[in-house]
Amino acid sequence: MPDLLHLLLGILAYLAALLTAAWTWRHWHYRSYWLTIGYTLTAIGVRVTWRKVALGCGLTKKQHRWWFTVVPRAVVSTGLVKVRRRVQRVAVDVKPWMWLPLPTRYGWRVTVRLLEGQVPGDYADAAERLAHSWGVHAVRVSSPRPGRVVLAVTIRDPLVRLDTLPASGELLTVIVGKLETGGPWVIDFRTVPHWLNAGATQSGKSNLANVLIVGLAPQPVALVGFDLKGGVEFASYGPRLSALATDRAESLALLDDLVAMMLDRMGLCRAHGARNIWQLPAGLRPVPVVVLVDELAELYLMAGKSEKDEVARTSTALLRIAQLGRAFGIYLFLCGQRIGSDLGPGVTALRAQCSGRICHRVNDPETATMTLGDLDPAALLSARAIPAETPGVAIVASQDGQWYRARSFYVAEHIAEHAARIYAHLTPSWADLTTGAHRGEVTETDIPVLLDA
Ligand SMILES: Nc1ncnc2c1ncn2[C@@H]1O[C@H](COP(=O)(O)OP(=O)(O)OP(=O)(O)O)[C@@H](O)[C@H]1O
Repeated sequence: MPDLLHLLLGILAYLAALLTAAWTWRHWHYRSYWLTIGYTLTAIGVRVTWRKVALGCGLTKKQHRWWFTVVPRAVVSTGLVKVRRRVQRVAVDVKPWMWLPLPTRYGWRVTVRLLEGQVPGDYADAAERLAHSWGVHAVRVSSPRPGRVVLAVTIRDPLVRLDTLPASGELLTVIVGKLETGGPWVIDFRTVPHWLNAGATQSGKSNLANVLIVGLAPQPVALVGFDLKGGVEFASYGPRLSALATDRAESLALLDDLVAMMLDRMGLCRAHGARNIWQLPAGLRPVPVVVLVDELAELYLMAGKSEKDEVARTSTALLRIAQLGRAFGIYLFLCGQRIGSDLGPGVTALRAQCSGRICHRVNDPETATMTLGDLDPAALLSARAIPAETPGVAIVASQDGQWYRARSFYVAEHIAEHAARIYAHLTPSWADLTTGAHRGEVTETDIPVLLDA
């Protein structure tokens, strides 16, 4: 008897030591723990419980199968089936075929073969139920090819804590944050020239503009600001801005200059048989211009009829830049709390030209719909579910046609101000820009070492 007691105590001590070692490993180096022990246990658990989970989430289908039994009243997945003959056709709940889950940085992903009559939307609808059944942060559904869906599972929200802003190293490209997949969130103006950045107050819009300023400041580009909050947001970045407008009248004059600059560049391209400034000989290529607009709605609001003409001119100029700017190196980044059609037809047309969409936390569903357009309804739900405690989190419509939850790196104002000061010598003067004196100063390999904020 004492031997048995010793044996039991020995086993218990051994198990306790194993659990402590696993716990320590998990806390010491989560990634290696996850890729070995964590993932293996999860993969086994997911495969073993898949029938139950699929049934609970409404992803199974009733199918008739021949069923063989030697036991009357045999139990099948649907419950008790009375079997009079040994082989009988019975209705069973068939689960979708699941491949082996593969580990990812923040969880795992698995491919599932759709059952007859199922569409990827059925899995998107069940995504929240799947997340709760598996006890994970989120399940995202994509369909890389017909008949298959990939369920990408994130165990914990990777956007709760972010590292620092890394350098992108490419012209007009800034890594502004992290996607929920763990990949970088990249704003590349040469691929997506114009962006809408919407969100309620304190949702992180200005922080994203700060990230862009820090990322673009060391690059051979001109930055232009429209700060309709009277300059409180962008005035301190003045050293790195080639021009700044802080009210409606200044904005109109600056927009007229930008349109004139665009027409000048158009003439230059035509004269050299180029379709855009990037096809011009290196010695003639003008400096790209990134236009940052804060509080876009202010440009469209009318206090009375007297402002109608001014608003119409502003709207036309912005729209022309949005329509033609890409080829001539003029890019827009438009921020606002609401970018809705209630501001007039000009805004609707402008919105249609902006293929880059960023929707921070919003107060009303219309703003999410207006910003993200007719993207997957799950994206709109996700935008409305962004909590106030995580400023900087946004839904991003990406270049690959997908949408992602993402979070910008936190860049305090003083860091952006510092970047604007130390790269002030790279600021082209507005007079030189409008007369074309800076031509030939941009080559793609000409980016100084980027600021590591
Ligand atoms: N990515 C982020 N990570 C952590 N904190 C952030 C992030 N983005 C913003 N914040 C915090 O949220 C606060 C509000 O951000 P921000 O000023 O960018 O919001 P906003 O949408 O521009 O608000 P407003 O419209 O009132 O100017 C910031 O002071 C900052 O502390």
